[in-house]
Amino acid sequence: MHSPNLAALRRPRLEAAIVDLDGTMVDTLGDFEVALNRMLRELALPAITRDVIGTMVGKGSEHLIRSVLRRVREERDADGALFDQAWQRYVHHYLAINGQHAPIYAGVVEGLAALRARGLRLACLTNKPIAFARPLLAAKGLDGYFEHLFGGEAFERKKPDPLPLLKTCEALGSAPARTLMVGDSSNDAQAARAAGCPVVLVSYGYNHGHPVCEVDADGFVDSLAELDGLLGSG
Ligand SMILES: O=C(O)COP(=O)(O)O
Ligand SMILES: [Mg+2]
Repeated sequence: MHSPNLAALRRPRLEAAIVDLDGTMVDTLGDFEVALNRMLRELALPAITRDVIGTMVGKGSEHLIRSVLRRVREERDADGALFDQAWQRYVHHYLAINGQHAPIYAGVVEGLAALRARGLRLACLTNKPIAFARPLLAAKGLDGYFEHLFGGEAFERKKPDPLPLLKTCEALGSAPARTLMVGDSSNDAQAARAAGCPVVLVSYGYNHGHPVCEVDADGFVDSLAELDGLLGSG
């Protein structure tokens, strides 16, 4: 991994942080695997593996369903009726198991507590539907750290577009240059770069099947507990 760009992370002084959910705070692959395979079984389609799912996560659930259907149907796109049926069954199964196969990553609670102790305001910004994200954060006891939670349909466009980050900065009342983005994928980093936010990525999440260290970011951490040290005392 490259050495961190401490100048971008420490000056100007940060006022807020925006934290991604899947692959950054919660390891949701197990939930995706169970809900998607229940959906596929009902549609009489072949199962999909966890590893393949990991390359498809990050651009929201609609994109995930379309990618999964295309893969198991040998690259044929789903028509509207199949997609609608798949979507309805997926939402049903995901809501039924949300959080049950999805542990919090080590260091998340310490990391969030340290950011709050520095006086930073926090928002969670995910491409996940809000109907999944809100109960998941609550079930994991993470909701209390955040002043705002925005899901994938909150704004006109999702990450990697900068719009959701700019809108979240507005809600937090902090300028993009003073708002740290913390994520796990090129999605988060591209959105942050375009919005003008400094960005740190975790090394352990889902980066569309590519090594995360190749992504343009200001720093990388193996645990959110390392963030406090990276941001320094100044
Ligand atoms: O559900 C997804 O596509 C991933 O959401 P994320 O933005 O929290 O990584
Ligand atoms: Mg993510």
